[in-house]
Amino acid sequence: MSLPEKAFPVSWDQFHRDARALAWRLADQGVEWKAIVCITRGGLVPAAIISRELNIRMIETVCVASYHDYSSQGQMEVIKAISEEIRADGGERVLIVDDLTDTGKTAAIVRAMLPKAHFAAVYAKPKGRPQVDTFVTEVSQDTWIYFPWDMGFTYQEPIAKGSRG
Ligand SMILES: O=P(O)(O)OC[C@H]1O[C@H](OP(=O)(O)OP(=O)(O)O)[C@H](O)[C@@H]1O
Ligand code: HPA
Ligand SMILES: [Mg+2]
Repeated sequence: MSLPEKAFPVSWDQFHRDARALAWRLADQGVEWKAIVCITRGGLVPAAIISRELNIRMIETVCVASYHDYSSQGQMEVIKAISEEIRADGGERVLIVDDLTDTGKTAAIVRAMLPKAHFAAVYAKPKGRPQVDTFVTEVSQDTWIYFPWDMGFTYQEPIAKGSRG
């Protein structure tokens, strides 16, 4: 397993600010979104923030499990699909929300379920960018984003001692 070269750790504060910035960008589009489809599990957190900011009360999930380490993504399994009600018109005025898009594979699978929906992610890497309609921050492909819900406080080696990131 090869580790990505750079680390991009995100605090709760920063994630909240970035998810709010995403909500502003979506608000500026002047669409009256009728539902959010959030991609579990990472999409649950920005979906909560966006639903609050844009007053979107209808929240659906699509549950996708992918099995990947830092360098590769394995098989993907759809554990729970999107309801017929939301899929009915191809996802017109539906917002798909995820925390990030990396290779774009997760986004491509969900977009295929809702071809007319708008795809929003807080962060995007270059390979996944073509799958995303609106995002806030792009990080390089060789960067790993560390989300606050995956983190705890630990000692950090000084950079000069050889830790990278
Ligand atoms: O663009 P991709 O290469 O498909 O990667 C992006 C996906 O990977 C992560 O989810 P993950 O599958 O790790 O599951 P989780 O959200 O349950 O943590 C992230 O939350 C995105 O959904
Ligand atoms: O950079 C990442 N960070 C966390 N989860 C991920 N899943 C795919 N890429 C990433
Ligand atoms: Mg995910």
